[in-house]
Amino acid sequence: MPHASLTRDAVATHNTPEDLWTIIDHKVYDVTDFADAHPGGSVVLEQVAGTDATEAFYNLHRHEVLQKYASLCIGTLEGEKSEVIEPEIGGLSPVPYAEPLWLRPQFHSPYFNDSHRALRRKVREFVDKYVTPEAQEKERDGTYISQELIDRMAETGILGMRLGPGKHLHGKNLLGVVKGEDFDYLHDLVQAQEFARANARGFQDGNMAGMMISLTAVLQWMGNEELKQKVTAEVLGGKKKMCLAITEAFAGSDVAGLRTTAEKTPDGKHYIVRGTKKWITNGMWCDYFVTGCKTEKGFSVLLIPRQEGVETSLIKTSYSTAAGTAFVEFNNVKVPVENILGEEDKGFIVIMSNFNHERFMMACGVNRWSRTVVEECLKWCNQRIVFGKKLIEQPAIRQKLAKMLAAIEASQSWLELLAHQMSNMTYAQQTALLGGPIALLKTHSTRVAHEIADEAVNIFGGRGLTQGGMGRVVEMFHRTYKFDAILGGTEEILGDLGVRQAVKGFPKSML
Ligand code: HEM
Repeated sequence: MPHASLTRDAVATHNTPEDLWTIIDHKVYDVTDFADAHPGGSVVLEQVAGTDATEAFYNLHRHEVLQKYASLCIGTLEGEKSEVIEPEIGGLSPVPYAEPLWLRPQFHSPYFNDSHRALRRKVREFVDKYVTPEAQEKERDGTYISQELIDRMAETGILGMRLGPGKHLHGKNLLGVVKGEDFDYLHDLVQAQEFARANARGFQDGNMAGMMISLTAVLQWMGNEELKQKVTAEVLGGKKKMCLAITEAFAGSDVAGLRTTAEKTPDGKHYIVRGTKKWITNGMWCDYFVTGCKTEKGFSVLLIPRQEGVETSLIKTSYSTAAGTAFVEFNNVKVPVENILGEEDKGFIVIMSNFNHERFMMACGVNRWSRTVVEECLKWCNQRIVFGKKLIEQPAIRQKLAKMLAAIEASQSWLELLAHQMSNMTYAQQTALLGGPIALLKTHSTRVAHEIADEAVNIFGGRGLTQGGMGRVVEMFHRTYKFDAILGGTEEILGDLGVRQAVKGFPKSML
């Protein structure tokens, strides 16, 4: 921390490689010993020795670099004050459009109330403090989520919140601000969007995404109440982990083409499961697999505990291995018949009923992440100086920003409107009426992400292709936004679903 009060004249005398001081944002940094280790080299630092390098610094670095290297700061300038805004834990961004409109103090919302605002604050504090630092580290080194973070999410009820509203939250006081009974789909949207702010797409899935899309099926469809309670307590308590195992090398979205079989033993007490699954998010470390299998007359879903005959191997994808994406083999795995979800041969409805929430969550995440990328672009354009002026002073750049801003505002508005519908419909109504609109929303959101990723890389130039430094958020977004366009149903499948559901609603007569 700064401890001396210095004058600009005094700083100017420290202007040699052996005695190298520089000024950034009214603070003085002694970079003599750091210069050789500086990733940008020692020459550039020597060029600014003894002078104010604020503009040059912010032209090339994120503010977080200064926070990381705070120990190099030896003093502040006499009578001067820092101008850079330090982000506050849990605080809102001051950048225009960086927050969805309902969070901007001057604006109003027909949907969100004080409890949504309170939850937003609490979840953001949690994410800023505990999730983002771990997410960034794990995204880089590819290792899996820590038990410590899982325990924290279990203790605070966050794990339960991630499944969406429901009885599993009743009787809980979520983060001390929302009663479990009052938790609705707008709260759900809030938690999903806040978690996406950790800006680590692989880790985002590594952070219990498998549980989010599989435990919901157990809660809704497991007939054996005792087993359901046991498994739910284990998973929401952070003791065991669960994932959804549907897709195969043979069939992705084409569930009818799956080849994993579950044959009943002659005594009718067990199924013997044989087959493979591919792209199973979190599969590497899961204790339970909610698995789609072919049964005698159709398709069934089984809860398979990890045991002898279950093998998992890592699949490397374009995001971090922190997601634990696995190839899974079931080699004659014996599963008790009570582990079935729903009825035998009628598993299609189990899988389908799970999809609305999964796709809604994905739309929440990708819209929030797209907005973060727009914020990165706004900050960069306002800070980066080329051809003697700020990027934002170039009309061509302003056109790009306009397109991005309009797209993300529209997409978020539609998302909030559908969250409002979900909060005001029974589960049966949601299934009947919202499958199509949610499918179209997800497809639209990932098309928006596609446009934003494309423009953002052009705005950031080489940095948009560089992992690390100023462009790292943009680079990751461009590399990984496709996960949202493929997982949970591809854009083509979902677009088709949206139209087919609309056609069903057509009156029989000619119009
Ligand atoms: C306390 C002072 C400074 C610290 C702690 C620092 C630290 C860093 C770090 C960590 C990077 C790696 C990229 C990143 O994480 O953003 C970097 C890159 C760089 N720095 Fe610095 N830096 C300082 C001052 C400066 C100044 C004053 C200049 C120029 C006058 C400069 C020029 C560069 C350049 C050219 C790069 C490479 C950037 C790129 O490839 O985009 N640095 N610096």
